[in-house]
Amino acid sequence: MNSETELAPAVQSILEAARERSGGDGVVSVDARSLPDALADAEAAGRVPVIAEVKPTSPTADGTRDDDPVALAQAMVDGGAAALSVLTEPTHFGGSPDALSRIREAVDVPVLRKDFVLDEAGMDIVEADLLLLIARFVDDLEGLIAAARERGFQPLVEVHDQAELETALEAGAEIIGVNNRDLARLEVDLETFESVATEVPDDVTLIAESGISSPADVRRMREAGAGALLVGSAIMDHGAGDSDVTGNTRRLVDAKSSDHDGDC
Ligand SMILES: O=C(O)c1ccccc1NCC(=O)[C@H](O)[C@H](O)COP(=O)(O)O
Repeated sequence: MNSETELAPAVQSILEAARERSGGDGVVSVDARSLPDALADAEAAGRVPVIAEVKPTSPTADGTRDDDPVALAQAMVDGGAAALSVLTEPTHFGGSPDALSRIREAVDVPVLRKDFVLDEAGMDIVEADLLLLIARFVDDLEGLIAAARERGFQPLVEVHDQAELETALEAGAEIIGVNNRDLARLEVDLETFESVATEVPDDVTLIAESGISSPADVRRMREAGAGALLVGSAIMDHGAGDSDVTGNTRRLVDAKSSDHDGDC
């Protein structure tokens, strides 16, 4: 792991909380729904593959959404989401493993567990189709990818720059997310994806993460090579508790055509 002094205080606090949480009781075994298949199905149906994120709050959110997470997830699927991402981190994101379990039972799309998993024990908390591993935060990425696959998870390895991308590829990652949010200042810059994506081999499932808020952003990330977009804040709309999650999702899913934009 790189020096933690380069991380925003909120991220240092997230990591401390992750280290203090204990692992599960046994070893999880999952029969996972395929993310590549779900993304291909969305493409075939003319939808932009969007992974919509159930994220009650976050260190950069304007507020908290207290709605039932299952209702939010169903609203995202109704809006055309190809897959879901569910924050299970409780302290900084308002998530829970229980919410993920209930969501996964209620929908039939693949569900990513978005959390700060640092070791094998941290994997055995809850079943999910995909498990996030953040390249910067783990010491033995190759070992953790293998451990995740042994449990049936599809590991999604998150990177932020070329060096982390190289680490992910050497470790055998097949699904890679490039996070546009830098973990030092928590600022988003879509150029991050554009610069890292150029070095990603074609056989990798490539996901653009964070800071995607408009149909124009969707098209920009797709033109830069994104096979899917992972979107939280723009769909959850934390500032407006009763906002239309289905409509927010559909607006991005339909972004192939500029007819729906209003903001190109
Ligand atoms: O979202 C945050 O504020 C945040 C802060 C510190 C570490 C991680 C954080 N987010 C995790 C994520 O990866 C995002 O939730 C995800 O990529 C969606 O991003 P967005 O569409 O910008 O909400």
